[in-house]
Amino acid sequence: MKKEYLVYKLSDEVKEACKIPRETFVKYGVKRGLRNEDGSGVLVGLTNIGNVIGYDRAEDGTLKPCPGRLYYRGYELDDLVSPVLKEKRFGFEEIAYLLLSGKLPDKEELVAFQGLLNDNMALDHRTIVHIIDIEGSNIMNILSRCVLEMYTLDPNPDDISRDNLMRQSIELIAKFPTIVAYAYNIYRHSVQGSSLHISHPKENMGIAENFLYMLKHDYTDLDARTLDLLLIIQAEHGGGNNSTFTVRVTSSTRTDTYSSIAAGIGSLKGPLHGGANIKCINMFHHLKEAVSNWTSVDEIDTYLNRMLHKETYDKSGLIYGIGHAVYTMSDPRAVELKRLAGELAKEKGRLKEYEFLKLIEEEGVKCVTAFRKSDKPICANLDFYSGFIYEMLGLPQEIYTPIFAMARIVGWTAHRIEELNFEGRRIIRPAYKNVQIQKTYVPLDKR
Ligand SMILES: CC(=O)SCCNC(=O)CCNC(=O)[C@H](O)C(C)(C)COP(=O)(O)OP(=O)(O)OC[C@H]1O[C@@H](n2cnc3c(N)ncnc32)[C@H](O)[C@@H]1OP(=O)(O)O
Ligand SMILES: O=C([O-])CC(=O)C(=O)O
Repeated sequence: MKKEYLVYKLSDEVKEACKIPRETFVKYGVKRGLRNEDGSGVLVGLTNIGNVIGYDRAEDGTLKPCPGRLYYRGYELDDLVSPVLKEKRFGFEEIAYLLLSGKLPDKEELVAFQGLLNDNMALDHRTIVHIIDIEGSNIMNILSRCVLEMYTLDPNPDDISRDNLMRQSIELIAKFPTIVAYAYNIYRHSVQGSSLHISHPKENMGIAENFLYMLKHDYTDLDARTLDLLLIIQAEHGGGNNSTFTVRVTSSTRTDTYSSIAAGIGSLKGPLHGGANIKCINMFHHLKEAVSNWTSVDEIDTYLNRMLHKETYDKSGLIYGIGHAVYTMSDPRAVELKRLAGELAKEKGRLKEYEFLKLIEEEGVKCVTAFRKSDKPICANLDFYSGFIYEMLGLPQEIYTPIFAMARIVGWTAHRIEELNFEGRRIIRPAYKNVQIQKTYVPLDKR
């Protein structure tokens, strides 16, 4: 047998071996995707960090859709965002302090925390050399590689005492923007041939502004504050989102911080999770070309239905940026980003595109609802407008998911610390029912 064909032969054989009919899940009462019959998530843990509310429960226990609400450590997201917007200041560091410690910082604590983050933004020269040396086209994978490398550079990598976890968390939050900015600039240099610049992080500058400074130098105060707001909004989403749960599952084995965070990065990269922001902006560009009349509901519907039938765009059958595992009537972050996108579009002269995007949202929700024939309301999620905002800030799409990671590292580390410190912690180990019929072994010369 030719070795070259073996991979196809094995792949063909595994088609049969993977078969598990949907009804089997119902038959054994197995919660597909860790979801109950009504679509709500199976409760697998308790947390004091993020609270994601997408529905209420009626007295009879049925699910009652409601507008989405999000709380960080007991504070409603909107109450945290409003003063930052009103006072035209940066807020990501304050939110990071809150999520890590459970307490809002006073002025002195905040200044000290900002200083500590700033002190930790610079990368070890070996990490810089490796980013340059190995290059790569996917910034999420480079980020993951650099995180794993931090294990080697850490004098105390395996210690899971609370003090050490906090030190590692602060270092990771501080270094993510630097890694992403350097990795993108090196990618641009090697793939697009542009000149290479590596700017060291500046003193007395926060995460959002420092990131823009290291990435491209030319940015406005509004750009930096908009990015800061996006970082706040994406910092945390409870214990059940796939990447945070991945961090909690791996942390429960008491593995080291870097292994656990690298696993979270891998999860966030997926197009059904954080990677949807890149899929979404590409979908928007695709629709801008494919739909000739941007105000025609009929033409938009026809095209979206072709997407649902796997005929066009990436042929996955998905309309990206629509739908959520928890939210039903609205995702509060998408509501905020839609408002922000409208304001920016006005300023940047892109209102026609914004109106088109809004129509895609409206029709997308209707088309998916009709297509999947479910009673559960569906809404646009965080990723629907974030890419359009990044684009208006002049940011390249290769870094959209990495920016999500720059924010979510705060939630990941907060959850890791919680996972390793609550009373009664236990390794996470659910069960799989085996549905394979038993077979009798056949000796090699008889097959
Ligand atoms: C930051 C974030 O992670 S936000 C999410 C970003 N991801 C996306 O935008 C990708 C598009 N959306 C989706 O794929 C889904 O809505 C998810 C992954 C976000 C949530 O999935 P679920 O929790 O399974 O959603 P839900 O229970 O409401 O819907 C289930 C069914 O509707 C379908 N559905 C849900 N959203 C969509 C969509 N946008 N397009 C097409 N079909 C969809 C699912 O494929 C599923 O079908 P199935 O039962 O035949 O397998
Ligand atoms: O909660 C989820 O499943 C996904 C999500 O919106 C997030 O992680 O921000």
